[in-house]
Amino acid sequence: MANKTPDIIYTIVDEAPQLASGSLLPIVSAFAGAAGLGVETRDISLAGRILATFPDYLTDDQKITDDLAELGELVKTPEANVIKLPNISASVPQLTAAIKELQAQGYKLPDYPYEPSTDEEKDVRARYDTIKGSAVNPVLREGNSDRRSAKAVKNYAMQHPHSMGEWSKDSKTTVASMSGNDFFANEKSATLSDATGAKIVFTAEDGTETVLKSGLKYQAGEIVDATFLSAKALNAFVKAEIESMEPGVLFSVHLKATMMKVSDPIIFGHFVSVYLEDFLAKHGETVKALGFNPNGGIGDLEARIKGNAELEADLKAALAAKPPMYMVNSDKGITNLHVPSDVIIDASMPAVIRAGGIGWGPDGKAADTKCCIPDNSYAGVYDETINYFKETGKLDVTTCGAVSNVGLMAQKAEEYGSHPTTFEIAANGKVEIVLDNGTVLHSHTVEAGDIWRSATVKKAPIEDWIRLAIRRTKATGLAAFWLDANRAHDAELIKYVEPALKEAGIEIPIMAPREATRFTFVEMRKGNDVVTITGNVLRDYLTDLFPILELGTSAKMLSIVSLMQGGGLFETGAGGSAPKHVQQLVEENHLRWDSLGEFCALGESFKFLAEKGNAKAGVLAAAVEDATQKVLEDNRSPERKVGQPDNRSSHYWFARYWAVAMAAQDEDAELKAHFAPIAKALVDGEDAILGELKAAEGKAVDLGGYYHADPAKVAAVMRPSATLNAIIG
Ligand SMILES: NC(=O)C1=CN([C@@H]2O[C@H](COP(=O)(O)OP(=O)(O)OC[C@H]3O[C@@H](n4cnc5c(N)ncnc54)[C@H](OP(=O)(O)O)[C@@H]3O)[C@@H](O)[C@H]2O)C=CC1
Ligand SMILES: O=C(O)CCC(=O)C(=O)O
Ligand SMILES: [Mg+2]
Repeated sequence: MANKTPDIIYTIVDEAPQLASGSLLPIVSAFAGAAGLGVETRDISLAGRILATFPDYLTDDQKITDDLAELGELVKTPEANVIKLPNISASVPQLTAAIKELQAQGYKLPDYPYEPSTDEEKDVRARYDTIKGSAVNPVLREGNSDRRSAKAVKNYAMQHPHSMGEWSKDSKTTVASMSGNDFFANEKSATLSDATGAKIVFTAEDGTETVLKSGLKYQAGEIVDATFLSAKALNAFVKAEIESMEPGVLFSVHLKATMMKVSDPIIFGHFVSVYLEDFLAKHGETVKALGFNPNGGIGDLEARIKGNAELEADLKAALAAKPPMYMVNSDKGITNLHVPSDVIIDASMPAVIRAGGIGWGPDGKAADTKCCIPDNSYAGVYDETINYFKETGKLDVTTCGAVSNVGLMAQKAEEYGSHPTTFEIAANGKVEIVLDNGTVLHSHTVEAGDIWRSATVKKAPIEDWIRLAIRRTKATGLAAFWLDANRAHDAELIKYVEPALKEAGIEIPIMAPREATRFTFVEMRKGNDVVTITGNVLRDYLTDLFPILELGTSAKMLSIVSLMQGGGLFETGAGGSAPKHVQQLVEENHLRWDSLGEFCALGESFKFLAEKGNAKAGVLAAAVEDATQKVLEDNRSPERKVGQPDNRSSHYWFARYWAVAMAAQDEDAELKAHFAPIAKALVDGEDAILGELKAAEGKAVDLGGYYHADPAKVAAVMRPSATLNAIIG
């Protein structure tokens, strides 16, 4: 093991961003190396996490280190300087697909046990469950979130407005949420004055107690919530919403089955069960015997009944009898209810809103859409956004202000840290959080099937978040805390916010999410920049919503995580790993992934080293910033279609502008001399390089795997220019 923390750690991830790294990382390593800076990689990909978790099933040469565990420790040190690309937060269908691929590559991994019965199966299942869902981000995010667009990015978007759908006043697009008995309505919250241990206990109606979780440790000042969503109320809601569909409107549900890996797949499963109720009434037992679980979606059902003509025909008829669904891919018949991780609310709702309240139906045609977001905690944000656009028409991106976010995220804050304390309740009874001294902190009467959860947030992250919010508000002007005084959890947070603002002598309004949504749109439309100061879930939602409307994508966001112990974690963009882009690369060797997020993160990472006293890193940082700006100004970003510029050519331009800026600066003579011939070669080689990159496009390629691609094959595909490769060396 290396004894010095690497200057920069670049993460190995999945899907499109990992392909992009095949081309970009050699450039980054070479340029940083010229300044004596070491760039090392650490593997946090889904396949990497699986392999690192099952060493006992692997041969010695198949074993790999547990990089996520190492990084989880590193981010708690002041030396951490990590560039984090988006990784898959795996749903069960993604996890099982990755396991299958690895098994086919010769890794003797156990299958994912859906219904574990033996001790070994239970152990395997528990280990896989640690890999599932948001297993990476909460571990690395040891700081709060600061996401905004760089000035150059915002200016570019204003000068080159992306397409936006028209909003009509009589659009039938709506958000539908439960009328009560959801997480929002049932929430209880308390701030603990002293540190204590605790357990979560379920007591059935006959008095039998089951400890759902023991060994909880709360800190002094920690806010502890508990709440539940009624399964009965959820099912009644889904049924009523399906039955009340207007003709011509598409049905959809928007959840976060990845981050909320325990609760949201179950909620998704209820939607699947109700939508397919006629089919399941007839064939429920048969498909259960085939291993079907509604939480896996209609895609899983189709795979299990493949070849059974009766079941296939009945499923087709059952789907046709229901209102048409919003489609993930109408060409391939992939519906909203096919895979729990295909429709992820933070990206899916902004896509509908940007398009003018439009989704795509089974006939491949655009239509208004009913968007079910069962829980009311945050649904109002989208409802209000839709109301606002119906009233005022689409946004003018050439004049609107920039909306940035300061998000409470550190140390598994709020709902996104709640999966170890979320339970699907087995029987009627009550769930209680019992402190070590016997005090019952929260108690709820529940019924079988209800989803109960506890979320917490610690004092130090809250205080850090408020400080960051004040700093960003001072730098920006307008801001609001998105907190609802009538929600139990938010009311506890407000007890921290109000005195801190008073002490700092600054006034920042506190508004409930719906009101804050309206405030932000009204102000941004006037051209004002606004900071949204939010909890963890709204951090996630808003950093896709506003950038997708303002910039056309959240991929170009600057996403800084100031680690609480002084290190830096620089995330690339605010979006995910764009699975659709991989499909396009494989089919026609065109990668439309935009690495602007990587460029922004890279600049910040060098800046971080410069602030620690490394002057050469400061020179690299300034040149990266210059290059990023030129990529935008000269329109060197990837385009969508084969034959057009793609990710690889954008990297060539980035490298060239970066080298030219390094050769032009006079702060460091050694670097100037080093980069002068590189810059010249990149400029002189333009025709040859772009020609070689373009010549490679148009044919299908083999990456040697989807989740666990062959790095040599990826390198061959992503670095097809011999001229460029020779210069980068
Ligand atoms: N930080 C993280 O680690 C995150 C990880 N994820 C993970 O990512 C996966 C996919 O999530 P999903 O919700 O579909 O969201 P994505 O952000 O991956 O995809 C939504 C769409 O956004 C566009 N897009 C996103 N990034 C880029 C980019 N750099 N360049 C160009 N276009 C881009 C693409 O549009 P188009 O197809 O029109 O080109 C894409 O299809 C999931 O496995 C999820 O768990 C999600 C969010 C954050
Ligand atoms: O970890 C994830 O699955 C998603 C994270 C995310 O969407 C975000 O941070 O914006
Ligand atoms: Mg997000």
